[in-house]
Amino acid sequence: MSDALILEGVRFSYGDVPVLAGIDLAVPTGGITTLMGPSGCGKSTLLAIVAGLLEKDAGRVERNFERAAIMFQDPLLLPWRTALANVGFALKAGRVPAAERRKRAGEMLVSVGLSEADAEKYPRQLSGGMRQRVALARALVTEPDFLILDEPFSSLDGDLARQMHSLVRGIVEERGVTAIIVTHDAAEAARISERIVTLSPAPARVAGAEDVPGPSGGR
Ligand SMILES: Nc1ncnc2c1ncn2[C@@H]1O[C@H](COP(=O)(O)OP(=O)(O)OP(=O)(O)O)[C@@H](O)[C@H]1O
Repeated sequence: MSDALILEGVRFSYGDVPVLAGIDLAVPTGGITTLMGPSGCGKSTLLAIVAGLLEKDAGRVERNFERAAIMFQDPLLLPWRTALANVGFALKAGRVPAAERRKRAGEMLVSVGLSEADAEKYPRQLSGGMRQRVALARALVTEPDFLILDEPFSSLDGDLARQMHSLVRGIVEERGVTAIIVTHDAAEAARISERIVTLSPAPARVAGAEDVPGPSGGR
């Protein structure tokens, strides 16, 4: 199958500080690619370029997907809206009618493990893990075929982070989604992904890319 994402010689500087020094990377369609590298090497910057939130200075970005969704470490929920309304809000730009928005948001919240009662709660009434689930549901409700996750679960404790990773793994397998995930945890990367890409310290290049052995990333 073709690659969902191809980067060639992608360069980026903040002002005169170079951060990406020529990134060459191919992300296969389907499955999870994890992105690792030392703190400050440019992982978030690279994801922002992939998502189209930042414009590269040079190089080529080929996006062979229809719709991307991004999720950050901070769930960034709107505090004055319930979980259901936060998720439904993601569909507003797509002009989905209100009743349909509520239905799809509710179903998505259930599929990430929230109860119907929790769906009616405000972010402050939810635990950190629940808020992350709401953020994941908000990313997924637009039916992306490419998921960009920037350390999405690093604020959660071990068990909860593992649960969330299994959830993402299941979604990737069931829906044929391609995901690229930044993590600092090498064991986690080996457990959940098909491919691990490591960046060098900034200004970053790809220092290594290896396939994780075994079917579905060796789980
Ligand atoms: N908006 C900005 N303006 C200037 N410099 C920035 C900006 N955002 C990030 N940087 C710098 O660019 C470098 C790369 O940052 P980036 O957040 O992409 O790294 P990272 O690998 O994701 O880091 P971490 O693993 O710590 O989250 C860092 O030195 C950071 O301080």
